[in-house]
Amino acid sequence: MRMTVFGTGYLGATHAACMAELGHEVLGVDVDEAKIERLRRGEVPFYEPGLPEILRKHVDSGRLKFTTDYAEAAEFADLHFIGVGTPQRKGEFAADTTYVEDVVARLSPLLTRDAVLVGKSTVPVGTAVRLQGIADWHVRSGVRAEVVWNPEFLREGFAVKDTLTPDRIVIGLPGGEQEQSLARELVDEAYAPILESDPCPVIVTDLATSELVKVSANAFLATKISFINAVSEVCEAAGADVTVLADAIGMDPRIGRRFLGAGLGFGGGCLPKDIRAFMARAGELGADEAMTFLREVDSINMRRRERMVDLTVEACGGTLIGKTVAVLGAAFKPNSDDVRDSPALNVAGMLSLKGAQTVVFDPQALDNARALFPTLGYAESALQACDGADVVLVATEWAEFVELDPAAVAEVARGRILLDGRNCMPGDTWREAGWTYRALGRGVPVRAGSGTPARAGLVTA
Ligand SMILES: NC(=O)C1=CN([C@@H]2O[C@H](COP(=O)(O)OP(=O)(O)OC[C@H]3O[C@@H](n4cnc5c(N)ncnc54)[C@H](O)[C@@H]3O)[C@@H](O)[C@H]2O)C=CC1
Ligand SMILES: O=C(O)[C@H]1O[C@H](OP(=O)(O)OP(=O)(O)OC[C@H]2O[C@@H](n3ccc(=O)[nH]c3=O)[C@H](O)[C@@H]2O)[C@H](O)[C@@H](O)[C@@H]1O
Repeated sequence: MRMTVFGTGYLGATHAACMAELGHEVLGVDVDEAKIERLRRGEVPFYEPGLPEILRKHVDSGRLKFTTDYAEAAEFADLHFIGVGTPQRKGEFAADTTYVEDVVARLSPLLTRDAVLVGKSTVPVGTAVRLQGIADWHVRSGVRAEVVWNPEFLREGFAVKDTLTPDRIVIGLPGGEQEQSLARELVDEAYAPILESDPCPVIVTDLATSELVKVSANAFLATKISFINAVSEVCEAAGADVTVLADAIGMDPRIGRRFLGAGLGFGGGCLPKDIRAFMARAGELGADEAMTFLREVDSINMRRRERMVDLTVEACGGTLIGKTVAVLGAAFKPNSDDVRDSPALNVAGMLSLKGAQTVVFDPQALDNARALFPTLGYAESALQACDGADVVLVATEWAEFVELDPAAVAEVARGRILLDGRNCMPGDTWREAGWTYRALGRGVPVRAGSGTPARAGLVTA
């Protein structure tokens, strides 16, 4: 079948290419001419494992095309996915929904026959109903544009796999589960190849529930991370080890080990802005008290970054003036080049403001990092970043950092201090090689009978 995808960023480009992979004819639409030019050439404008291969395959086969022309898109298909950005509004917690509104306002008057607009962006509850109003206002008489919602749960770094083999598909329709409409028919047809090859649960519900499922999922994930990071603070004070604790509590299947990775906390273009938008929307709905705990989730998360800076200052003997810190990692997580609200870059920026010479390396995110923080120092390899460093700080758990040879780093670094911001490094190996290894949430054991940790705060693990 034919379909369009509005917005060709991390979500939209992946969705468009995966829909082509499922056998559909797809037209990707964006307002960014340069991005569309690159996509037309079969180039993915960001790093996402597995995506370049399927994108090029379907650009070459002619099944996947790109345009900036809304009229062409209106004519091309009756099913239109919307995956444009919904960033945090400047100076506010609320989501900026102007981009999704813009798509609906511009596309609707160009439709010459009934069509279905399927929102995939993450939006505050109530947005779909508002967009339906915008569509109704703009469509020509006799034409119906139905707005439905189909939130996306993909993770960057696993975007292709998550799109082609999702855990679940959630579809929000104005009439809920009972609705039989063109929208139901077209969305079912779009996902039929997934359900035929590798079935997953399909939840058909009302619009509000579908919008809330998405923000609740992200809020839960953020809460889980902040829970373990809050416990991590207590571990630091008590001389306990948060990684052992996470393993132990994670063995209870009701809890589960995933997303109990203590460290620098969450960043990226979604979790931070989504919990803030959820709080803002709950407030608008008069349910602000229900979501105030998310303010704490946010604070715990941001505190981890400050703690990392404090630990670095401590490791440097109380001041960063005259010290060189190698920061390994710039992306908000490994297998991504996304630096939106990246804890790694935030920490690097704070260290630099406190007087450290900061040298950052990331296997994929250097260009994005340079564009966002041009004044930081950058290196072209991990070893180059460590050259002359007093302290080596791992801020993103790329496999190549985990596998670094401590002896090779020792040959170039000035100091022998490794700070593990992600609890990902083999601490014993580094200690055996003569390094001081320190990590967030891992203090020394409490001395028997003393009742107090051997050293308060963050100490050598
Ligand atoms: N990045 C991710 O892993 C996921 C993102 N989401 C949600 O998907 C949405 C998009 O996120 P990303 O892809 O990360 O954002 P992004 O910033 O990478 O991409 C957004 C794209 O929309 C384009 N755009 C803006 N206005 C437009 C318009 N009027 N017409 C056509 N294109 C327009 C921009 O030029 C840009 O290419 C957000 O709501 C996000 O919360 C949901 C699940 C996963
Ligand atoms: O709405 C979205 O955009 C997406 O947001 C997240 O996906 P993503 O932002 O790609 O990355 P995650 O793997 O969730 O990691 C988010 C952040 O949490 C951090 N994290 C993750 C796990 C953990 O145990 N500890 C931890 O600090 C990561 O380092 C990263 O900074 C969700 O996992 C996706 O399901 C969702 O679709």
